Amino acid sequence: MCGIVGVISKSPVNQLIYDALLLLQHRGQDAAGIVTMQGTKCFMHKARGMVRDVFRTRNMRALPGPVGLGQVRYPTAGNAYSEEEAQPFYVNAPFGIVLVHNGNLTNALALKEELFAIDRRHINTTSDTEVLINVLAHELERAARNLPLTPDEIFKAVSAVHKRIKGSYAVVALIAGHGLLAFRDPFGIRPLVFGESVTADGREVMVASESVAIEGTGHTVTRDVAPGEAIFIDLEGQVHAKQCADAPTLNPCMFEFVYLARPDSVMDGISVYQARLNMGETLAQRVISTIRPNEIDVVIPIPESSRPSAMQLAQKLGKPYREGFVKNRYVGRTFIMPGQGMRKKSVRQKLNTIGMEFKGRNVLLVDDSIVRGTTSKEIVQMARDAGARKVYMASAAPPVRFPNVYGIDMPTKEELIAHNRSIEEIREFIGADALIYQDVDAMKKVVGALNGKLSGFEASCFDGHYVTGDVSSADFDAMAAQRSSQPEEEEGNDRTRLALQSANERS
Ligand SMILES: O=P(O)(O)OC[C@H]1O[C@H](OP(=O)(O)OP(=O)(O)O)[C@H](O)[C@@H]1O
Ligand SMILES: NC(=O)CC[C@H](N)C(=O)O
Ligand SMILES: [Mg+2]
Repeated sequence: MCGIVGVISKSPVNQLIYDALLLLQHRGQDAAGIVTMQGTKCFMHKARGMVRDVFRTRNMRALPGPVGLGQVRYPTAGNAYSEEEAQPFYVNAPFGIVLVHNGNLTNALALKEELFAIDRRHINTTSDTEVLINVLAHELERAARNLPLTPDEIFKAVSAVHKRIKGSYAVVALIAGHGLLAFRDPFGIRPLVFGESVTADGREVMVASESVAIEGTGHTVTRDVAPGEAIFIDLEGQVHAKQCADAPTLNPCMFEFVYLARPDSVMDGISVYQARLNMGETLAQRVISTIRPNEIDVVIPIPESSRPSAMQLAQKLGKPYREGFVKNRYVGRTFIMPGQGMRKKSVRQKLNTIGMEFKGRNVLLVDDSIVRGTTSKEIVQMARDAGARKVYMASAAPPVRFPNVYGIDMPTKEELIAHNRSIEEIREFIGADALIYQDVDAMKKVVGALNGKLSGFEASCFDGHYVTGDVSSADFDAMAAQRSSQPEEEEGNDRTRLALQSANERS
């Protein structure tokens, strides 16, 4: 999951896109980029780092124009440390296209060869997004008959793109001199929503990964982009929409509701906050059937994402909900960091205990998920060091046992703590006195109840079912090999250190 945004306005959009990217920062911390367009000329700035570090005043001044898009990257394909693979991507023909992408193509390697051999296009990085923009460019070239390009021709190109690319994708693209194109994969895995506002200068339309970016920048949400649908916003702010897939179904990524999205976002009609409350409620049933209530003194969340679930769980159990860990707000999210070394170090940098909440107590720690076990192992030990008598651990999501190929960076099953381990073995590994997990079906039921129109969820990392139905074992192996071949970043380059350093500089 990366964060993407695009906007068409009548006044300069550089600051607006910057603000939207800040609201989407939780979706990607590794690189950020903005492109604006004035007339038919595009201006780009992208680099590794968080939004505040990447864009200085001089960079912002060099981004003029009333149209633009931006991205915050959480690498799930290609090289996590390469500046070249930061987004947006640009191709100069046809017309000039700039593109940002959230998701992961499962056939990127095969497409890369096909693009070279048949379409005569060269891909210069290992990024799946570079493949995507070239497929779109090729199909747009084939569909374009007239000048100016018509929405119908654009939609025809998107239909052809749907037939060639596999996996998950929410895309925003700028077509120079024409407008803004946005589309979503036919399974509706990755989120995409649009909204608008009327300014003194006229109408402004924004497309983004999450509703929080639309609302937080003063717009009103119109609706989600439907799975397989494309919307084209012309330079006047007129929205044209068309279903471009043959048999679209809506299967949003369950991990968005568990962890990725901000709780104040609404995705595909489901409030992320309510989904987390519901997960806490069903988790409470599991806790009650495992641990006797009088053996729990207090419920403590592991900040940040588990808070709503932990709160609801505590209420259901009738136990006090207390803050036992304080989060250093200048350390980013550890799970979306690209290397295990960095993740491990960051848990201790990020969280510290408040001793009085632990001393002599039986504590129930609640996290939203346990993926590699990096956080829980450290946290359980920290709770013991702070004087807890018994440390129980509960996860608002079920065990993560299968790799994800749709935009969450867990490409190999071997890295997952629950892979090939029983609950008892995991409990032993993290060092807890008891370990309680959410149930997969219960989770789907209580989150699904919030929107009766869903076809289902993309929940492959929990249930091993891959909704697109077309990922071969060779595809799995190729994606895993590609990601595993990425070296860990050198200590001296550590992004956490850079983030802390720049926070210190600012204060
Ligand atoms: O088992 P693991 O591999 O450690 O992954 C799971 C943990 O990582 C995430 O926290 P993160 O620090 O990324 O973000 P948060 O502050 O939003 O909770 C998630 O909320 C869990 O705490
Ligand atoms: N998390 C994402 O959406 C990543 C997009 C793209 N696959 C990349 O790695 O840059
Ligand atoms: Mg967490």
